[in-house]
Amino acid sequence: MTIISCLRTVSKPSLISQFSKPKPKTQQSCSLVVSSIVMSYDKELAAAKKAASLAARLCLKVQKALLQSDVQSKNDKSPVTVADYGSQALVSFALQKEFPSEPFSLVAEEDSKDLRQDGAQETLERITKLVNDTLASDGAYNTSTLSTEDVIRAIDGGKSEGGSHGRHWVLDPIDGTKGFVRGDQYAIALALLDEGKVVLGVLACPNLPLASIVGDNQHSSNNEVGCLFFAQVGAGTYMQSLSGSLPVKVQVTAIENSEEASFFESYEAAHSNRDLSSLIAKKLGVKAPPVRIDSQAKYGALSRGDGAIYLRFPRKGYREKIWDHAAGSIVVTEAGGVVTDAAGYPLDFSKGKHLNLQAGIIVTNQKLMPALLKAVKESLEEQASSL
Ligand SMILES: Nc1ncnc2c1ncn2[C@@H]1O[C@H](COP(=O)(O)O)[C@@H](O)[C@H]1OP(=O)(O)O
Ligand SMILES: [Mg+2]
Repeated sequence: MTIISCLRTVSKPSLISQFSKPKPKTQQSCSLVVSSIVMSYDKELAAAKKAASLAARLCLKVQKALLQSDVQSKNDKSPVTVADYGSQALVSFALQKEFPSEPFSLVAEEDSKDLRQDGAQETLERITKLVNDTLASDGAYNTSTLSTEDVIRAIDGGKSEGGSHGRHWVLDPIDGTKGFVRGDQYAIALALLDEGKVVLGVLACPNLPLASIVGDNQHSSNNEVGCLFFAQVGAGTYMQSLSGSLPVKVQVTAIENSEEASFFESYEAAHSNRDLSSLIAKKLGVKAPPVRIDSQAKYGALSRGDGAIYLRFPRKGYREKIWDHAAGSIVVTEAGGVVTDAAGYPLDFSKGKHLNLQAGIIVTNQKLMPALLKAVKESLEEQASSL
């Protein structure tokens, strides 16, 4: 078999059967060929970790003393803060500094339109000061002071549409802005797409405890917070503290009995259908109450075995963005987990800014996925017939 046809075989969308049957021989030998040609993204990963950690430093500073004037409302009524803009400016600036001779493409959540309006000068100056102070505190990139125009340019470096060809960085500068404003969980989520596939992901979760947040371990004596999760395709997932501890390899939970599972869902009730999640949990015999936290910190927590399942069912018509799942999905899959839409298809990050999904996103380990898919299918059918 040629490498090309072999790659086609392994990249086909897969359904329930993928998780329950052993792989056919041809697919196993394929994996060997593929793994022998896997690229290394070490340099990009190091740059992404550095950029996300810097952005986390800026966000922490803002969250500690959030001013009313730091929070504004976007056209869709969702909040945006000086830290969202500052984080995006820092990451965009840092990545361009690291790879000056490569074409730069960044798909990111924010743009500078509102900052260029009359009356926004003070906010823009505050963001620029935050960015400069953060760069200076780290001594990173050996750069002179950025002007407000430099900051606008860096933010608008994130205007790419992504797609299936070439390399694209994908950034949510603050995922879970509502959690950030509340003083709760949020994440800086940065991923790299290469030819439409996520090849690395970094999640900086400044408020996530290093110890488990689920079950008995949540009462651990280690109450340090601030986690950095990172994953590269074919190389596993690691977690370290944002203060710089040695990375440890993490794995999703190995539990096989769904009755022992606990599941994550959004803190914000409007982001996911809770009635559907609770029906699914009931079918699986899950006894523990849902764990509700904001942002892709859920993917990070799952990757290290806190809980076993993540359920996300946005209202009909809501279109998920790639920056809300790219980093989180590779962090979980490289830790041995599975991330699919509600019909069991892998997420496709190659179609631009949005994901085209069937009904929602579900995440768990390989062993529990067949039962979870069955419970999701039955619950969706029941909900549809009761309308
Ligand atoms: N109505 C909605 N349904 C689902 N997700 C939403 C909705 N509105 C906003 N979001 C996204 O949910 C993310 C937070 O997820 P979580 O609920 O897991 O904390 C936010 O980044 C936000 O994306 P964005 O701000 O990019 O539009
Ligand atoms: Mg987001």
